[in-house]
Amino acid sequence: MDGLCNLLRTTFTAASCRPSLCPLSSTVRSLPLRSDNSIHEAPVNSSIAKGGTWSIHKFGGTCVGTAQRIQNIADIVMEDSSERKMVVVSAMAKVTNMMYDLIDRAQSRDDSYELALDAVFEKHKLTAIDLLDGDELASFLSTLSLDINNLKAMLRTIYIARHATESFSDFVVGYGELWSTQILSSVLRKGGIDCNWVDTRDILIVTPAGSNQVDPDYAESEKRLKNWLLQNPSKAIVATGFIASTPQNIPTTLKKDGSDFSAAIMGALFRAQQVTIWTDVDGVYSADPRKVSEAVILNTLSYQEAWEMSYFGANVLHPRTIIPVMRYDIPIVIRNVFNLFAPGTKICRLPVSEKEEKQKLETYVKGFATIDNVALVNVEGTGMAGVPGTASAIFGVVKDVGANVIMIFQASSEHSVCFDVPDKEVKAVAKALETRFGQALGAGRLSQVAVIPNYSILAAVGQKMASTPGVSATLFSDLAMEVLGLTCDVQVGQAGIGDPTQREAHPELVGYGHGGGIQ
Ligand SMILES: Nc1ncnc2c1ncn2[C@@H]1O[C@H](COP(=O)(O)OP(=O)(O)O)[C@@H](O)[C@H]1O
Ligand SMILES: N[C@@H](CC(=O)OP(=O)(O)O)C(=O)O
Repeated sequence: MDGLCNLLRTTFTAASCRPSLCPLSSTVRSLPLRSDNSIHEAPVNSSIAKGGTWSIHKFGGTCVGTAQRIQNIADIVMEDSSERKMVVVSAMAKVTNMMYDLIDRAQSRDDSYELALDAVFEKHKLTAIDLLDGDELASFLSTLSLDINNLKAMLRTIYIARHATESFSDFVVGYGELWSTQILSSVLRKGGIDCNWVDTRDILIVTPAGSNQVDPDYAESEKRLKNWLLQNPSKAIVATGFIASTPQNIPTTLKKDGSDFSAAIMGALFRAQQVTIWTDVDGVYSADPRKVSEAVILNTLSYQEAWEMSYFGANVLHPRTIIPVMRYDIPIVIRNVFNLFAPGTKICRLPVSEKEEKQKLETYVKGFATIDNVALVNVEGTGMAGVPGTASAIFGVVKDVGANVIMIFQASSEHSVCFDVPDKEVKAVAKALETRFGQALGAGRLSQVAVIPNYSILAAVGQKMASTPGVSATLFSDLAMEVLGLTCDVQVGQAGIGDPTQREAHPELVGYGHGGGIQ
């Protein structure tokens, strides 16, 4: 037990890559919200004033959930002393889900979609009335009314057709970001900030990449950004998160929770000095703070560690956020919009001081993350060994079903291939595998396609874990001493160990890793 506690605790006290951010005092609001200048100025190769002059701020739905919260973030933006800034904003909390729900209701011919649309209208109208007055209010309310009327017509069409295409749905849900950003930019203008508003569908071009993903077209987006800036010279821009266009100028989205990704892409396009992701917690915790009360804030994370944490369920950061900024070494800082004293978590290339830190085992586990509602599929049989194409056939079937494979393990004997898929997809996967391998199962070359539903993945994350002997031994000996029913399918990656674990056990497991033990 002690070993595991130490693995975590010593890491958490390291402060080698702390962001040089000053907290804003609640009484003295004039202390600068400086971004970190220590990162290099990236090469400037276009007419956009790039490099250290731009800071990107991203505010999630939680930060713009009410009128008071929008005022709060307007204050934060006004206090930021960066020379140039882009503020990327998500829809007000719950609005994206409300919009998807409108579509679902209309598709299923549920007349209540009209009342649900009224609720969306009221929410934004009341928020604007709380924050704005005069021409700004009149202008927003007139835009909102027009949009709602258009939405009524669109939803009626969906109702009649009983179907909405993906791009039509993307167009509908994107209104949430249009409204939140228009309200914020009006509040900023009211506060004396000369800011421009941009619908990022005019700038950000992405190509569908299958599996609910899109790939940014950086060259085209940069060209469009440059043109937009020429027509709208700006030092402060409020930009919609989440939404974008295809190369054919069809509205699309960066998919659920994609605003972090929007901010990171903008960071790369501007070669910004920093991307600050504002949310409702003090930074990245060593585990989900809603599940583990002992979780502690991580001062720093490498890009790889942050990616692993987010991939394995730490939804404070969208997994794709890391890639655009990593290209230019742009740091991401996660900060709490409700606690400006907290310096947050800085995500950057592993800092030199940490590299030079004593090579102690104890420093190698940064945190734990979990993915719930996972099923294990085990395809087993002596006839698999030495047969080329078995793995390809298995995963071809999974692909055809459209299921997402979260982790893969293969016994060194080639006797079994085991993988995780989301619980809700496992029935279809198992059925398709049994059909595809019916002959092999009948002949005994495959002994079974076994499914173990209702599991969670517990991932231990740390940059140097994979290359350090003894980390998994320590983890598993400590866990095994305390926890019953641990399924030891382990995958050691570049920065993490993933372990599918009985679902009921995982909160205790994660807590145990933090010295909580089993109560
Ligand atoms: N390891 C973690 N560190 C910090 N927060 C986490 C972690 N795992 C899960 N979370 C949850 O992520 C939430 C923030 O993400 P999200 O709700 O998407 O915010 P936003 O609306 O600001 O984008 C936090 O409130 C926290 O409960
Ligand atoms: N509003 C979108 C995009 C997003 O990223 O939102 P948030 O920052 O609140 O997670 C969504 O809910 O998916």
